[in-house]
Amino acid sequence: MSAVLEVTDLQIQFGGVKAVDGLSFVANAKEIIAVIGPNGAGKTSAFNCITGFYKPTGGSVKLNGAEITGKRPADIASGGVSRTFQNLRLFPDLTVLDNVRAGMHLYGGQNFLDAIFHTPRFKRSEALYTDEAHYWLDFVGYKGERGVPIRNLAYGQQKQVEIARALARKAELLLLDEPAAGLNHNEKQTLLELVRRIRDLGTAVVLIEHDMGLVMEVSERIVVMNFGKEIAEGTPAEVKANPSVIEAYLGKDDEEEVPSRGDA
Ligand SMILES: Nc1ncnc2c1ncn2[C@@H]1O[C@H](COP(=O)(O)OP(=O)(O)OP(=O)(O)O)[C@@H](O)[C@H]1O
Repeated sequence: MSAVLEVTDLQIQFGGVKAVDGLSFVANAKEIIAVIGPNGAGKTSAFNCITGFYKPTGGSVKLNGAEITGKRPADIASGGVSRTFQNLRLFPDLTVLDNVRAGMHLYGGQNFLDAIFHTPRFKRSEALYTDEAHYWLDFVGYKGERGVPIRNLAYGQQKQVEIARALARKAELLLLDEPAAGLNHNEKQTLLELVRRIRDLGTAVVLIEHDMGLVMEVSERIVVMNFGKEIAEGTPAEVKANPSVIEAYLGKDDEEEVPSRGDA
């Protein structure tokens, strides 16, 4: 297996808060990793450091062996890292198709003059983008209208479109931030199968997720964070049996549960 993502001793501090305090893990091609932990554990901050939205205060992030620590988000994205967000970040007034196409201009090869003068190269690549957008919408199982504004869609469909857009960037590494949040049981099952099919493309998938049933079923390895620190890493069975993990989850009184199968 080859390491797509290597995170080593990652740290970010906001004032006195060490949001991420020494996180290390590797994500290989064709592997599904989950990052779990109670609210405020530092999971999204870690994603933001990996994708360049935050500049880490320590540690390193490597993509296919090359240092990307602290690079700009656009450079990291064009290097092969895609993500979805906890709160959807789509263009509400653009159509479904255009939202997915918008993800592709990062690797487009068009230049400014092509776009202004609608050169043959521009037209060819626009047609290609449209075909590819349809391909990825089919891939994620999107069944709705494609020429309507995103704001008209149900939430579950919007989440499908966001994943299609992330895939359209030809990601080697896909980071999914709470992909199951707000989905119903059937939609979660569809998501689970989709994540496996994305893995089978050769992509390294790292997901943050609170739905422990889904995490335990889909992940090959799980990294557990609490108060910024990594408290465990292992297979679902290992993590479930780890006393520190059980304590982290039991030591709080919101709706999150001790990891167990079958509560998706
Ligand atoms: N931009 C920021 N400025 C200041 N503090 C921040 C910032 N982003 C995150 N934090 C703090 O860092 C800590 C970790 O937050 P983070 O959102 O990464 O946790 P999380 O594990 O993703 O939580 P959740 O599961 O609720 O999404 C929290 O104490 C949070 O308040």
